[in-house]
Amino acid sequence: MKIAIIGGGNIGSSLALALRDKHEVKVTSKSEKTASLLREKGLTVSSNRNAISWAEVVIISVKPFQFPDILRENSDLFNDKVIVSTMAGLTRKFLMKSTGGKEVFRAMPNLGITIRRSLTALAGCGGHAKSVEEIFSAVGKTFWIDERSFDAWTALAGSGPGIVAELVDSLMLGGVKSGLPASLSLTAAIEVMETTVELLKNEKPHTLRDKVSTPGGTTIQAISVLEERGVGGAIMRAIYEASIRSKEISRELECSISEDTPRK
Ligand SMILES: NC(=O)C1=CN([C@@H]2O[C@H](COP(=O)(O)OP(=O)(O)OC[C@H]3O[C@@H](n4cnc5c(N)ncnc54)[C@H](OP(=O)(O)O)[C@@H]3O)[C@@H](O)[C@H]2O)C=CC1
Ligand SMILES: O=C(O)[C@@H]1CCC=N1
Repeated sequence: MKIAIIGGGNIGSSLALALRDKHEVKVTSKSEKTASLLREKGLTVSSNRNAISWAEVVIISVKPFQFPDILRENSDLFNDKVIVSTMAGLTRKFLMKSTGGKEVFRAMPNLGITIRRSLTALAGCGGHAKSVEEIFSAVGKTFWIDERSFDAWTALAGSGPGIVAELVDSLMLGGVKSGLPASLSLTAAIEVMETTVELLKNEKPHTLRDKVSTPGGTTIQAISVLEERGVGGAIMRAIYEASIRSKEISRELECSISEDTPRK
């Protein structure tokens, strides 16, 4: 397949590197600095117009607020293309209306894509669904889900690595506050995370917690503080608020795309 990747950042460059052996890939960027980094990795860099007009499949991987520029400058090129968007929030309905693409899919990967361990949700239909699945299978696991679940998925699976990184940082600081040197504390926090993930493949979270908690011991002391401070509720709320933010992004962009932006 001829694949154009519009926006060679974290997500776009990882996709390009994973796909280039089996497909023809052109990748684009806004700045010359990113373009030369992409070239150093052996990728073919081109202008948006050149890449889009050449490709069968166009993967749009710029930040949502950067999408209006892509539309303004290239809206005459999309109508015979298969469009795949990794952008948070933007719905298929909005993408179909604004690009006029032949088939429109959404993909929501996560940062695991940089080590080919993404969890990617896919939504959309059409003759190219298998090709889209093949593209994202090259960078990890794929799940076809109802598009109505995309905001929730974006919050949990998309934003998840950033949220978990915050938790690990807090564990590390807790170790330091209790007397561990910072580097040893960070190593311990990461290893604890890894071990726990392995254990959770075979048992439910509450079963694991109960096994660790000696009556009157250290673990229940820590857990009682988490309960008192409402940490569980705060994490649930954080995911929920992220899903609401995902819904808002589309509404904001629909409003901000000015009347003179060419629409299909
Ligand atoms: N990061 C993540 O964990 C996840 C991100 N996403 C979504 O994927 C999308 C990309 O995210 P991410 O890769 O992190 O973002 P980055 O900022 O890393 O990458 C965006 C890229 O788009 C390029 N770009 C911006 N404007 C243009 C333009 N007009 N023409 C061509 N290229 C342009 C930028 O170029 P330059 O470098 O030159 O500025 C940059 O390389 C976002 O919409 C995000 O919502 C989805 C799931 C997870
Ligand atoms: O923060 C964001 O908006 C994007 C979507 C999922 C991860 N990063």
